[in-house]
Amino acid sequence: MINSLQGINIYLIGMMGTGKTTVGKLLAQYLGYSFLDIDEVIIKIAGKSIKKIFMEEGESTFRQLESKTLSEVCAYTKLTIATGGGVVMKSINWSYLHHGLIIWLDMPLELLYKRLLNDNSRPLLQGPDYQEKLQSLLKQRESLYNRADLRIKLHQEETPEIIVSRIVDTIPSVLKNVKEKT
Ligand SMILES: Nc1ncnc2c1ncn2[C@@H]1O[C@H](COP(=O)(O)OP(=O)(O)OP(=O)(O)O)[C@@H](O)[C@H]1O
Ligand SMILES: O=C(O)C1=C[C@@H](O)[C@@H](O)[C@H](O)C1
Ligand SMILES: [Mg+2]
Repeated sequence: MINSLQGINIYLIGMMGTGKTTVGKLLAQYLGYSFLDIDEVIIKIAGKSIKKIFMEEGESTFRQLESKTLSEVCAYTKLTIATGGGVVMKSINWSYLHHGLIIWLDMPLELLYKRLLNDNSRPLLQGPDYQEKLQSLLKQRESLYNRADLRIKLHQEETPEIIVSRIVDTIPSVLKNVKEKT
C-alpha cells in the first residue's frame, strides 16, 4: 500500500478535536512520511497563538494565512498534513487539498463535546454555549467534509493506533480514484 501511494500527500480534515494532529503524526510515522500541522505552521509564521490572531487581526486574516500555507505545502510530497477544522470553508482550499488524498475524521458531537469541554484554546468555541456553536459549525460544514476521498467514522473511543490501522486498511479502496485526479 505504501508504495502504491507514490508519495502523494494525505490531508486530514474534520472538526476541531477529532484527532487530526494526534492521528496524523502516527499515520506519518507508519507511512514513512513527514508530518505537518497547518495550524502549527501558521502559529510559527505569525509568532502568536491562533486565539491571538483571531483577537488581534480577525478571522479573515487567519483564513488568508491558512490558504496561503496550504498552497505552499501542497508543492511538497510525502507529507501527512493535519488541517484546521475550517479549511473546507473556502473553495480555493479544495484546489490545494485535491493534490492529495483527503481523509475526513468524522466524530459525533457527543464525543466531541467531551473532548473539548476543558479546552479554551479554540476561538470559535468560547463561552458557555460552546455545544450549540459546535453543533452549528458541524451543520455548516458536514456536507463539505463529506467531499473527502475517504470518511473514517469515529463513533466510539478508539486508540489513535487503531484509527491509523483503519485508515491504512481503507486507503487502497480509494487510491485508484485519487490517482485519476492527480
Ligand atoms: N483516539 C484518541 N483517543 C483519545 N484521545 C484522543 C484521540 N485522538 C486525539 N485525542 C485527544 O483529543 C484532543 C484533540 O486531539 P487533536 O489535537 O489531535 O485534534 P485536532 O483534530 O488536531 O484538533 P484541532 O482542529 O483543534 O487542531 C487532544 O487532547 C488529544 O490528545
Ligand atoms: O474549526 C475551525 O474553524 C478552526 C479549527 C482550528 O483547527 C483552527 O484552525 C482555528 O481555531 C479554526
Ligand atoms: Mg490539530
